[in-house]
Amino acid sequence: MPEGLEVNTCSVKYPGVETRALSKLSFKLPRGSFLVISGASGSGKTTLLRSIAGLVDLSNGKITWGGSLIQGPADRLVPGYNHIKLITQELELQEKMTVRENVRYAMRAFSDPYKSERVEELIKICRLRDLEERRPDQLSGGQRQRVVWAVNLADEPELLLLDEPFSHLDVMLKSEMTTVLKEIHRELRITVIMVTHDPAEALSLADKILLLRLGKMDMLATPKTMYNQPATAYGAAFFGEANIFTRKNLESMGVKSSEANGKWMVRPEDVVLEADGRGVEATVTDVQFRGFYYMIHLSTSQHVEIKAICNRALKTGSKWLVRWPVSKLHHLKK
Ligand SMILES: Nc1ncnc2c1ncn2[C@@H]1O[C@H](COP(=O)(O)OP(=O)(O)OP(=O)(O)O)[C@@H](O)[C@H]1O
Repeated sequence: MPEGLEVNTCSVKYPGVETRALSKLSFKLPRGSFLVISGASGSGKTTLLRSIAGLVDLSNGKITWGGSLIQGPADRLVPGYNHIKLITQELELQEKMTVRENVRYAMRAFSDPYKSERVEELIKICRLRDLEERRPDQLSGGQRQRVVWAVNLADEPELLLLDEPFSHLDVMLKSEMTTVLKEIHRELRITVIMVTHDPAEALSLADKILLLRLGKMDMLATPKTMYNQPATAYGAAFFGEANIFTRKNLESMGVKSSEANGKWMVRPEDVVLEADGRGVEATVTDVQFRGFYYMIHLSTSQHVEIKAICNRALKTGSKWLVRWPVSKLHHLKK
């Protein structure tokens, strides 16, 4: 198996900006992976994606794909690489051509029989059947995006880079496009790296998630590990609602931990509320309807705020005993 992506102590500093957009970032990614780069606004997601595409000059470090160095614009006459496709939010197509012609046009270097076979395959995978004879201006946003995917996949790139591909789509369309993208990844066995700040997208699509914070790696892990065992409070809060406790908070509730420093996390779905039995007493301060569940906000006598998920509304002001399984109290480094 040829080597995949290797990002080695990469830093990026934009001219005239004091802080580095990326700082000593290192990680490896095997071919065929689906990596999601996530993080708060300004954490360096797009800079990293563009660096991998060879569109940003690194101030330090190096990036290789399949063992070959990816050079930035300063070292190449025409920046970028044919086998690495970056799709941004600008969905450019040949406006005078039909959908089918757009996909065929992107394959002009290939032989005719293969071209026809590949066009059919892409039309099927990208769910463009029945739209083949339309021109781009006759398509909806989601349809247009699927054509852009097909066009970019036409000449068999090895690495597909997507920058916030679903940001302008509604919830239902996002869900459909998520399925299509998973299918593309599975069927074409291509390496995909996608940027999103949407935790639901990251968790549902990725094999691995790279969480960035201020240009540095917060954590690189599978979605399940990222959600259940985040490294930091930033990671814990990024991927879902979380109760984050300090040592003082835990002590006030009579909860012990072997760790001396850091913080602790319990997800609201792991918090158990009971009328009697064991647990620390807390009063309901707010009840938020969330569709198929209620988010219950409680406060202990020592003013520790706790969130719990409940399948029914509880009365504001009512008192409950709060506890969680020991295994669900997760220690955070910071
Ligand atoms: N062309 C540029 N010139 C100067 N600074 C830039 C440039 N592009 C990005 N930056 C800065 O680099 C940092 C990282 O930006 P980047 O766009 O990579 O973050 P991001 O995580 O993709 O953000 P967002 O989610 O808001 O798109 C930010 O502080 C940003 O202001």
